[in-house]
Amino acid sequence: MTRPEPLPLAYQMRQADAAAIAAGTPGLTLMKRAGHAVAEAALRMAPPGARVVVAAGPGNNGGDGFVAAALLAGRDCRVTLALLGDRERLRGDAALAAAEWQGQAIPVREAAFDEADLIVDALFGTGLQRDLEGEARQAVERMNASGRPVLAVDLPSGIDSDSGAVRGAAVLAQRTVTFAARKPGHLLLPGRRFAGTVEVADIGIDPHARTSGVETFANSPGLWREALPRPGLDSHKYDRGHTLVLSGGATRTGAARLAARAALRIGSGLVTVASPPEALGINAAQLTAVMLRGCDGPEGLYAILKDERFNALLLGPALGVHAATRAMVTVAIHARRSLLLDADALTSFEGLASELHRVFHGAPAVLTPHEGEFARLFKGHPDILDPPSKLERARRAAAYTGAVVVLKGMDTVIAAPDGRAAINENGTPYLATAGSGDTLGGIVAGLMAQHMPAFEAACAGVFIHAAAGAGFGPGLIAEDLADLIPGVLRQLLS
Ligand SMILES: NC(=O)C1=CN([C@@H]2O[C@H](COP(=O)(O)OP(=O)(O)OC[C@H]3O[C@@H](n4cnc5c(N)ncnc54)[C@H](OP(=O)(O)O)[C@@H]3O)[C@@H](O)[C@H]2O)[C@@H](O)CC1
Ligand SMILES: [K+]
Repeated sequence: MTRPEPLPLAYQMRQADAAAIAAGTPGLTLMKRAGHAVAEAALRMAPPGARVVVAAGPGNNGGDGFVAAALLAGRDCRVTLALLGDRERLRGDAALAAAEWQGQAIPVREAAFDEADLIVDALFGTGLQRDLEGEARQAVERMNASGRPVLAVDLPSGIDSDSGAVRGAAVLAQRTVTFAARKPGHLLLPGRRFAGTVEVADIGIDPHARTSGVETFANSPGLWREALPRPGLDSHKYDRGHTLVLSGGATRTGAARLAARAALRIGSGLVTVASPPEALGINAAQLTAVMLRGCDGPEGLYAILKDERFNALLLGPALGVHAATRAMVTVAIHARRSLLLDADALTSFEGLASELHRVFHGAPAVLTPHEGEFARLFKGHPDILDPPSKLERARRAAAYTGAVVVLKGMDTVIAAPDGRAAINENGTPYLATAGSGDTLGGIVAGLMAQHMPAFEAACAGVFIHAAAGAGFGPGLIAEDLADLIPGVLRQLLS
C-alpha cells in the first residue's frame, strides 16, 4: 500500500531537522548527506571533467553547496565556488562545511555562468525570507540568462517553499534535489515549473515523524485509495447511492448531462437529472441510463428531496446566476445531503460569502471554484483572497465555509475545513475545455453518493478526472471524459 506523501511547510521542515539532530544525528552530518546527494545528481547531469559553477548563499543551502563543491572537485570536475556574501560571515554548519572547501571562493558577481557545463544553485532554500534584490537577484538573473543547465539545491533560489511563488526572481532549473520530502513549492505553480524534475534524497530525516500543525499532501492515490468505494457481492443499486444533478433551462442542459454521466460512470448506483419543466423534452431526448425528473425552482427541489434516497446533490452548472439559484442552494443545504456546488451556484453568491459562513457543518459539502469564481465568491474577504499562496487561500475558504474547497487550475488545491490539504499534479492543459468542470463535479458527487468522505472524494475525483484527461491527450472534449473513467478506475482498484 502506498502511503500518503506529506509536503512539509518550511517551519515543519525545521522541526523535523531539529528532531533528527536531537535524536543524535549532528546537523553537519545531515548537511554532508544533502551535499552528497547533490553531487551525485550533478555527476549524472555533467560530462566527465565538466566545468561546474556552484553558487552558494549565506545560509545552510549554501553549506550544502560547499559540500557538493568539494565532492565534485574530488571527482575530476573543474569547480568554481561563487559565494554570495562574505565567507567570514558564514555561521554554524555552513561555516563548518565551508571550512572543508580547500579552494577559493570568488564573489558571485564574478562567476562566469555562461562558461559552465553545469550550474549548481545553492543560494537559498527553505530559509528564503523576502524578495530577492540587489546582488542576489542579479546572480539569479545572470544564471538564467546563461542558458546553461542548472541543478537546484532543495528549491530553485527565489521560489517560496510554502507557496511556490517567485520572490522577485527565481532560478529556472532543469533538476532539483530536495531532502526528506518534497515541499508544497515544488508542486504549486509557478514553483513547479522552475524546479524541473524533482528528486528526493533521503538524508535521515523522517518526514512522517514531524511535528505540529496542518497537514499538506501530494494528491496521490496513497491518500485516498483505501476509501474508494468498492461494491460488495450483495450490493444493491441503492447501496451505491442516488445522485441528483440539477439542469439549467432549455438552452443550457448539456452541463447537467455531462455531470450526470460522470456520476454514473464513477459508480453512483442511480443518477437523476432534475430538469426545469421547459427543458424536460430536450433532456429526455438525450438521456438513457440517467433518469429524469421535472423540478420547478426551489419549491420543486424541496419536494423532490422529500425522497431520502437522493443522497448526493450537484448544483451549479448552467443553473444561471440569480436569486433562484441561491434559493435552491439554501434548500439543498437544509436538506443535509452530500452536496457539490460549482459554477453558477457559487457565482450567485458573488460578494455574499457571509451567507455561506459555516453553513456546511451539517453534511459533507464540496465547493469547486476556479480562480475567477473564487475571487467573485469571496469578494470583500481580503483575509481569504489576499494570501499569495493558493494553498493558504483554499485552506482559509474551507475553514470559513465548513466545506471542502477545490480551488481548480493546473495545480488544483483541495482543502478541508479541518486543515488537511492536497495539491494535485497530474493535470493536463487539455482539461481546459468546455464542460470539463461539470464532469469533475459529477465524479465527486458520484463518489460522495457512494459514501466516500468529502475530502477523500474531492481528492480522488480531481485525480481521476485529470488521469482520464491525460490518458486521452490532444483533441479531448468533455464528452470523452466520463467514458475514460472506467480505465482509470480499473487501475486504481486492481
Ligand atoms: N532543514 C533541514 O532539514 C536541512 C536543511 N538543509 C539545507 O538548509 C537549507 C535551509 O537553510 P537555512 O535555514 O539556513 O536557509 P537558507 O535557505 O540557506 O537561507 C537563509 C539565508 O539566506 C538569507 N536570506 C533569506 N532570504 C534572503 C533574500 N531574499 N535575500 C538575501 N538573503 C536572504 C538569510 O539571511 P537573513 O534573512 O538572516 O538576513 C540567511 O542567511 C535547506 O534549504 C537545505 O538546503 C540541509 O543542509 C540539511 C538538512
Ligand atoms: K537553491
